[in-house]
Amino acid sequence: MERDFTVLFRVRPSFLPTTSSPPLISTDDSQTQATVLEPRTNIHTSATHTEHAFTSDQCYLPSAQTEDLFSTHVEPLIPFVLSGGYATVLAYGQTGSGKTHTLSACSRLAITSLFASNADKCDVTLQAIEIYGKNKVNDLFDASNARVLIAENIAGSSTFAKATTKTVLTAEEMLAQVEGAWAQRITRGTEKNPQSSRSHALIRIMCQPKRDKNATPGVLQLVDLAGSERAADHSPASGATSNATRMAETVAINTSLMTLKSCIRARTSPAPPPTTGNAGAAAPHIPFRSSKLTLALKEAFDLYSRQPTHTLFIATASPDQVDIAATLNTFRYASALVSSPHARIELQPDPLGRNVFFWSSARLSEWLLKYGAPILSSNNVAGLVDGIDGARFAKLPEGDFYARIQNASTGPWGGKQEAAAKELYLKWWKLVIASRTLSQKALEEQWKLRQAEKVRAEEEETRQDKEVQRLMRLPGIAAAPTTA
Ligand SMILES: Nc1ncnc2c1ncn2[C@@H]1O[C@H](COP(=O)(O)OP(=O)(O)OP(=O)(O)O)[C@@H](O)[C@H]1O
Repeated sequence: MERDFTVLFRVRPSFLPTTSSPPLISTDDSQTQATVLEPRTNIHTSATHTEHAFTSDQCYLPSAQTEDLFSTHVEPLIPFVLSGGYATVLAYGQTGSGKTHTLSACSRLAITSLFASNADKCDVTLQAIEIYGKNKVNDLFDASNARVLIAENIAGSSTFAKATTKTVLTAEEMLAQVEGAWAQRITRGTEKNPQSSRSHALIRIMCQPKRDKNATPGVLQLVDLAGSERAADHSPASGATSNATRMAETVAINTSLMTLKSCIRARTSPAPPPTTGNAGAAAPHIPFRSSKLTLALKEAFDLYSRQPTHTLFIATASPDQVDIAATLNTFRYASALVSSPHARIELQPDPLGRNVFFWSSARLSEWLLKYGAPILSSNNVAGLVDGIDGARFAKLPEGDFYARIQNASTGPWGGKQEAAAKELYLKWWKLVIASRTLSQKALEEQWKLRQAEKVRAEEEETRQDKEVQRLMRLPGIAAAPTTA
């Protein structure tokens, strides 16, 4: 089972006049293990260090270039997105640790690479939002738009409903839009960073293949989180910003980051030990609905996959002694995603064909014909469905559903037809809801099968171990000399 997270550590250069020697953060030859030295003072006042080891997929020390990180880890995501995958590139770390620095450079390079890689075969659209304070969502393309809603659609995908969606045709156009969006973010000067981001910014680039309007669009989501911070990281407030506002911002940032950590814990904490008795235990609950931030990141953390998904988790850190506690915390969470994530479960089609999210447009037409009489007939149902499959049809808002029926209808249209359309919609809606339940049950079943498979594998291993031990105890074997 392939891991759907890649975890990078990135340590920024120090800006202090004197730096620790040897450096407090180092990496091994493979550049995957990071060693962090936590200074400790013992009672004889001579300084010692406690050594902490963390695993990543690659650890970038201060001399590393963003271009290297990009070409090794971000660029390979572009073909994945253009072929329908959902990629999230997320920067996580303490305030002032280099999230915006890394992410904004990566997004510029990613946009250029996207358009150099046949993005013109797709309709490319773009949304940009920020999550500020407890629950406020701002549209970074339209400051006056207060209606943006982070929500799940009927198919269970996270959406930025009512956010401005820009269509872009060229890399230059998109670079200008993205730069403009980053510039709209709420930032303030703090003790750690003269331009500290006070919100979580998310940019979604959606690539819909032109040749197949029914295909699920590929998504590249760029996420620059606000940094975790301590009260001591504030500089005294100036101008219109009061200390109370600063403190409220800090609390909101840390609270939403805690919900993210809960999702990481749920994705990585060990499942109950696989024994025959608990093979049927429920799948871990990933609490992505507990905040707007984690709901926006649903595709990155959810255990159940509706499309191929990959998340690049860039954990940024400062190399300085004063920041060691934050660095340890950042690396601890990030490395859990390397060492022990539960593999994602992919939804398999329902063998009985009851799940509308797997229906072809032909199967959908069949159902509409069966229940849509007298407003629908074999003459107009094709116009109504228009090549759309069950999953896409299920996402149609109610108004669009009626409009399609009315447009496709060739006979008279009045109160009787409207009532019939309403009845058909209700029937369809019940089926969609039942299909969601079926999907959820099927995913739970798959989880249980996987657990049962683990139990079987463990039992077989134990049996083989016991057999080897039994053979080793046989008289001739136990006494035989061992050869090199
Ligand atoms: N790898 C790097 N090389 C050189 N300078 C860097 C690097 N990473 C960060 N910096 C610099 O460090 C400062 C803080 O970085 P940045 O604003 O990206 O931090 P941040 O983690 O986004 O902070 P916040 O959470 O407060 O918004 C900036 O001046 C940035 O240019």
